[in-house]
Parts: sequence; structure tokens; C-alpha cells
Amino acid sequence: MTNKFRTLDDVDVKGKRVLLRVDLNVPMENGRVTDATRLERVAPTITEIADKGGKVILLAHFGRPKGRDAKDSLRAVAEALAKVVKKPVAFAEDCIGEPAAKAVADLKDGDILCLENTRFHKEEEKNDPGFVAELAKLGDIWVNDAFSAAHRAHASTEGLGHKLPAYAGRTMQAELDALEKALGSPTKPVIAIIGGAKVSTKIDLLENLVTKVDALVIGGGMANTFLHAQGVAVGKSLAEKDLAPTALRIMEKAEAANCAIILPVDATVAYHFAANAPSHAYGLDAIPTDGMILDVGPQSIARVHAAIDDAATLVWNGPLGAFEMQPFDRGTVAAAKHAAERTKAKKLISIAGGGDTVAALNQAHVAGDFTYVSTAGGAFLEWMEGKPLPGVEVLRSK
Ligand SMILES: Nc1ncnc2c1ncn2[C@@H]1O[C@H](COP(=O)(O)OP(=O)(O)O)[C@@H](O)[C@H]1O
Ligand SMILES: O=C(OP(=O)(O)O)[C@H](O)COP(=O)(O)O
Repeated sequence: MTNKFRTLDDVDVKGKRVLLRVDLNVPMENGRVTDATRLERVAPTITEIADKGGKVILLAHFGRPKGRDAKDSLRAVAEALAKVVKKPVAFAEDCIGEPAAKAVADLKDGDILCLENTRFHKEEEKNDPGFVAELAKLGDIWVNDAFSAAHRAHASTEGLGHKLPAYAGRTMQAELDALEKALGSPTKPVIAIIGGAKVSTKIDLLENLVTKVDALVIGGGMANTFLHAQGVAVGKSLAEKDLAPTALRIMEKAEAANCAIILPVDATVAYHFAANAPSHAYGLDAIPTDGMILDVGPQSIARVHAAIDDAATLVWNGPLGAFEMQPFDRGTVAAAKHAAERTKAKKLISIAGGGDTVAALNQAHVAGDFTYVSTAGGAFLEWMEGKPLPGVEVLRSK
């Protein structure tokens, strides 16, 4: 095992069917892409392969469907991607079988095809060998450009690398280079901000993260889970209550590792999950039983600012509230603007990542002020933990 990757410099793609794993899991609202960052980042790899005469066959997941579900179709994303790459992107109704085989057979050199959501097949997440073989039939080589899904050992993110000649795409290379540069040996003190909604898939990594950072600010649905674990009544808030023991264990581990845990001290609560729903800030002892915490409150925002002021390096994944709906974007936007100001003043190295986190930074108009913005959330946190990422490991030259 070496650290070297085979890249697009090591293969002549002309005339080849290139199965290109990308991350098209972009934020959407009413069938429209609301943040195209992931599409823009992957565009150079697509264009390079197409311009060199390869047949580009895009593989990607969207959402977390249980079987085929029209609301998680990639069709609209493929249309948005065509606008970004400024080339036609054909679409196949399935990622395996007759529809996929026919669409691939129709490709000419330089054409681009997007296959339907790989997660419409439960075998994708199981990395099922039969499903891997079905996908592999469609290509001559596999290029992985989905750094943000590289923490998943799924058929299209890992399995294919054992079945076909495997190469890293340009985004994969750029993400790994940039993260190594910014966080290889981070300037201390290091603070992490973790929020968002993917509580169960991200909480475990906090156990390791608290040994790597000096302070951990917790917001979003993740904070609600921790608050519940501490006995706070969180009403109807998004919280994974069965994870309370995990949350308590992480708090103990943080104390042993000298990592300060900064939880909200107040909350913005509404009674409907909707933009402009009437809302009010409450102390933690007074959250209404029929209310939902949709953002951190004003006192918590001040504490997040102070924590950022104490830090030399910030890593951030997960919005502090339901930022897509005003006014529940306040905590996230305030923290984003504060971190951007500290970065511009050269007092902070700021690295943020994740599909929705990047969308929130764009909404706050500060993405360009951060030191580095990764397309990845969970994958970048696992990389930071020092965990091997299956989708990266499989690319290393053996
Ligand atoms: N208090 C909250 N209640 C409900 N949803 C929340 C809350 N805080 C954050 N969220 C949601 O979390 C989602 C982003 O979470 P996640 O997918 O983990 O982040 P990322 O995509 O950046 O990795 C957003 O859609 C946001 O609305
Ligand atoms: O959006 C993603 O990750 P992120 O929310 O950590 O940024 C990736 O597409 C992975 O999706 P998954 O967490 O459903 O496997």
C-alpha cells in the first residue's frame, strides 16, 4: 500500500466508458437545485474526460431513499448539471439493467450520461458484489470524484474500485490536497462547530473529534440530542433521543481530553416547521412542550462568537439551525459572518464543509472569505479524525 493515487494523468480515456462517481447530493427545494457548489466542483473532471474523448457515465446517490422514490430522482439534478458543464447530459431511468445498458450503448465519445440514483437499489449501500458486477458491466474504468461520499463503503463509492481500474478524479485530488494543507498540522487552539440534522451518522465521530480539538460547539439537531441527554425538555424538536447515552459518553470523553463542549444556552422556538413561523427565544428551562427548537438563541450566538474569537483554526460542519427558512438562519448566518470577519483579519483559519453548510455560507455571502470550503461534511470530519476513508483507500496504488 502506498500513498500514491492513480489519477486522470495515468490513463488515456479516449473511447473508454468512464464510470465517474460524483456527489450530486445537492440541496433542493421544490424540484430546483438551491446550491450548485457540488456541481461546479465536479464540472472540471467531467469536462476533462469528455474533452479527451471519454464517454462520461455519472454514478451518484441522492438523499436516503428506501427503494425507488420519485422525489429522490436525479433527473432534475442532471438537468442542472448540464447547465453548469454547458454540455448536454443524457439521463437513464435506472443505474443498472436494460435502461442503463441501452443509454451507455448510445453514447458517442465525449458524451455525458447520468444514471438514476444508485440508492434506488438497496444493494448499493450493502456494497453487494452482484450489484457491483452489474455496475461494472457498464464501464471500462472507474473514476472516483466523490470525496464527500468517500466515507461510505458502498458499491459505487468503493466496490467498483476492486472490479475496474480505479483512478482519482480532479475534485478528489483537490480536496485531499487542500485539507492536508489546511489541517495536516492545524494551528491551535482548534475549534469545531458541529450542527445539522444527520445526528445518528455523525454523533459517533464526535467521540474521536473531542480528542483532536480544544473546543466543540454543538448546534442544530445534534445540540437538541445533547440537551435532551442532559435532561432538558426539548419539546417537539428534531432530536435522536435514543442516542442520549452516546451523547453523555462524548461529554465525558471531552472532559477527559480537555475539550470544552459549548452547547446552546437558549433557543429560538416555533410551533410550525415553516418559513416565517412565529417564533420566540426561550431559556432552556422553558422550552414549550409543543414547540420546536429551530435555531440557537441570541445568548448562544454570543457564546459561539466568543468561542470563535478564542480559536486559531475553525472546522465547521452542520448548520446551527434550520437555515433554509427565515428567521431560523440567524444563528448560522451570524456565526458564518463572524468567522469570515476573523478570517479576513487573518486571525482565523476557517475550514467548512458539507452540502447544506456550504449552501448556508453562500446564503450568508461569505463562502469566498473562508480559508477553504470543502464539498464534504461527514467525510471531511472522518478524514480529520484520521479514519481511513474507504473511497480513498481503494484508490491507492497497490
Ligand atoms: N434545529 C433544527 N431542527 C431541524 N433541522 C435542523 C435544525 N438545525 C439544522 N437543521 C437542518 O440540518 C440540515 C443540514 O444537516 P446536515 O445534512 O447534517 O449538514 P451538511 O449537509 O452540511 O453536512 C439542514 O437542512 C437544516 O435545516
Ligand atoms: O451529503 C453528503 O454528506 P454531508 O451531509 O456530510 O455533506 C454526502 O452526499 C453523503 O451522503 P450520506 O450521508 O447520505 O451518505
